Amino acid sequence: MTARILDGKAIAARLRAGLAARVATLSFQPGLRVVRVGDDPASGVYVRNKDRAAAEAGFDSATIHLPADTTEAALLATIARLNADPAVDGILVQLPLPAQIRAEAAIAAVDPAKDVDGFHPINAGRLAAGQPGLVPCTPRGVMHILAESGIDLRGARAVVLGRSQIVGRPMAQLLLGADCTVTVAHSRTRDIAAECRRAEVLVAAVGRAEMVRGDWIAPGAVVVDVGINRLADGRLVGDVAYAEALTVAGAITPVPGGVGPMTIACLLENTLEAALARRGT
Ligand SMILES: Nc1nc(=O)c2c([nH]1)NC[C@@H]1CN(c3ccc(C(=O)N[C@@H](CCC(=O)O)C(=O)O)cc3)C=[N+]21
Repeated sequence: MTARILDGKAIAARLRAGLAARVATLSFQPGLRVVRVGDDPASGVYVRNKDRAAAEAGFDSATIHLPADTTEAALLATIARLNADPAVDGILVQLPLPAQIRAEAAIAAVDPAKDVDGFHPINAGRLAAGQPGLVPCTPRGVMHILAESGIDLRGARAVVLGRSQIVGRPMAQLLLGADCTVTVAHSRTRDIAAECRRAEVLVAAVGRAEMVRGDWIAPGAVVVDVGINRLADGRLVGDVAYAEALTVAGAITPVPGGVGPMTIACLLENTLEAALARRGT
């Protein structure tokens, strides 16, 4: 048996085409600003791909690149200017930030109505409370992949590996909202492999190359690999040992070409959503 490959790249392309068609009907261009401080390599690919995708879909997108020694006060001033700019619908502050800047301070400074990352505590709280708000892009992208692939989540045992504010926690909230029975496993979980083996839907978001082995996966399980890890030899691998998982899982997302492209498509989706909400269209 070999797993069905869930083609995030193709699903993302369809999502972006749909967004482009909607943007083309508007009397304005949704505005997105990405603020990048310094030159974290993990952010480089993302910023490039995002800029291209945004332009192709008709968004007014630009990256504001600040030097690595930017002070927290200077970054907060930049964010305040973008909050006040009526042409800006979405603001994304690239993470990680340099050590002199507190990420929480930067995240909290973004107007929740423009918080297209969905990282502001107001939006995290809305998600946890089951209220409408901006949802983090990667978990939102995962839900799209599952829906587009016809995977029935009602009553399913889902295991989320990782409890980060940007992926694990919001992922668990969304799966719970979709009627899964959700377990969040993490670095202090007593027997991670055993928890994973119980999963009908397994979402790996730990950022450790190929941590999830084939024998952690239940036969036929749906495996979503959120990890994007660069190995010393330059290869890009996920949090799941892909070749091993292929022989056991029922379906799996590849890396690259799985969740990553969905994150970018959902950033645009969030920006359009924020624009429509802000401008009362
Ligand atoms: N505020 C903030 N929000 C983020 O969402 C955010 C961030 N900061 N900092 C950096 C990480 C990283 N990230 C990626 C998204 C898509 C791909 C992506 O499209 N990857 C492709 C290609 C990868 C490649 O070819 O190198 C793929 O997986 O197929 C990669 C990485 C978003 N991040």
